[in-house]
Amino acid sequence: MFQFISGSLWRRTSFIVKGLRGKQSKNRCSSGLCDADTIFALSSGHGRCGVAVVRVSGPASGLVLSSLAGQTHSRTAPRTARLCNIINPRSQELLDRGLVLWFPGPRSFTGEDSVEFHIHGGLAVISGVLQALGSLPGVRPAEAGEFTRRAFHAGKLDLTEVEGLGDLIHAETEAQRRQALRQMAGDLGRLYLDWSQRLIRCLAHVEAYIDFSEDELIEDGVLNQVDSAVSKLQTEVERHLRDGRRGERLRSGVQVVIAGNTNAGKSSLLNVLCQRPAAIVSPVAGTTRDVVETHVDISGFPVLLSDTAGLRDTLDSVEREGVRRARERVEQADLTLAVLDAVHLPRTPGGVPDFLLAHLGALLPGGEGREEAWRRSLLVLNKSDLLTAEHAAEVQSALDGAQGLPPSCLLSCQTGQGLDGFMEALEKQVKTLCGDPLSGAPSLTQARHRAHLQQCVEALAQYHHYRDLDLALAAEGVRLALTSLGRITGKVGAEEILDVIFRDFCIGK
Ligand SMILES: Nc1nc2c(ncn2[C@@H]2O[C@H](COP(=O)(O)OP(=O)(O)OP(=O)(O)O)[C@@H](O)[C@H]2O)c(=O)[nH]1
Ligand SMILES: [K+]
Ligand SMILES: [Mg+2]
Repeated sequence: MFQFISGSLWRRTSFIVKGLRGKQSKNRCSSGLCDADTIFALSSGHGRCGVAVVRVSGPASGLVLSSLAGQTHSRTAPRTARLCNIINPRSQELLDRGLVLWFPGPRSFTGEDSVEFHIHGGLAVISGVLQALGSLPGVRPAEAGEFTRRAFHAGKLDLTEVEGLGDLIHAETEAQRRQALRQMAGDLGRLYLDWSQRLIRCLAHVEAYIDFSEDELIEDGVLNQVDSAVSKLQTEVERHLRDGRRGERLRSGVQVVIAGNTNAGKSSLLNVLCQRPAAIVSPVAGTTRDVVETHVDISGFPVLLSDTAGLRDTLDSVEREGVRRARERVEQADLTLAVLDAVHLPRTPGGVPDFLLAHLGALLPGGEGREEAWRRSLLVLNKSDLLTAEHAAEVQSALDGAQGLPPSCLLSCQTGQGLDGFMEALEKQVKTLCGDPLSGAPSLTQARHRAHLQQCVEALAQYHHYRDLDLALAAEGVRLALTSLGRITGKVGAEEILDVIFRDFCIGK
């Protein structure tokens, strides 16, 4: 019976595998570069520096080691720094004295034989070593990202880890670094891999059912198990997608927009937050017209802060365009800082909440996104220094007791009064928008992930749709879902389907 099943399964599953393998090999050739070349590059930053690192990877790395450092690779201790004379192999001229490390494959970053030179960072030293490397046969300068591409092809990193590495290099804030490090360590890849493995099992079971249910070689409950496994996975992917774009936002920065009436002190607030005179401040209403953008780090989270034109009706066509842009920014913002001049607040404390509600209603978008926009806003009542102490206290207690208002801060950009409380409220909002990169399930960080995951969910819906109509089309849905997940990690597991089929159906039965 084993013979019969395995022969027949092979016929059917070889089709599954072919489809998947085709995609994989296309990925491999897309680079158009030859892995037989040995590549080199300056891996540390460009320009004069204390120490520069030159990396070499590929089959001629052993030749590089002997030609430039006079070391025989078979007699060189792997992964150990050694001080050597570095010479030009053509002229035998001494180029530098530096550290040389030998990383025999497969235990190297790229999986290939590799060498690292840690040399003095003078421009002439660097160019001397690079020229010497380029003069060796089969050795050429690396293309952008080629070391990482080789690591990917060697199976050292999946695509999410490659992206994590890229993000780590570009991380500018603490939270970005944490998220990138976690992704580079494979947390996100493992989550998708787990989902893929569950889908492979589902697919194997459906395929086996299609082939053998007529011969009654498969128990009836198999499809019901697949149904619930697919539904469970669908729920998990959907939940992962509904993360409020936290991971993507942390990666690219939270869009915070400062908006409000003219002369409320919006540009003053921008300057306080970025601690430099980035925007022009003046008593002239309508000073800011274009959107002024600046990057700030709010307790480890990246924020793109935009100052906008004051909102008012005007006949000036340039200012009108500024107002239009301001409104557009507010529509797209992750968070709006709604600034107003506290001097304009009503003198009766009871009227303050209604006044603020009306003010926000005019500023924030209405319609469907209204509730979300209100949740993502912070009221800033500026120029508290111009209120009497008594009035300020009345306003504050009106704010404390108000219902249905977003967090509201009474402050003065001029004296700094109330700024600490405002910073706390701002940090809290930004943290909520980005999430904690270290806790809970890892966040998807790229629009690419989102697109593939959405395709995955749609494909799983196809399974349910065709389940009772045409099982072959239902299976195709699972296959498509698997391919979508495989596109995220760059791996479309094919051999594994066979493994599962033989493990679950043949050997045990
Ligand atoms: N007393 C006092 N004056 C302030 C404060 N903040 C800003 N101002 C003044 O208010 C005026 C307007 O400030 P801006 O920052 O230019 O206001 P804006 O909202 O950017 O104005 P527009 O760009 O014209 O819409 C300037 O004269 C500032 O010095 C504050 O906290 N207290
Ligand atoms: K102004
Ligand atoms: Mg301004």
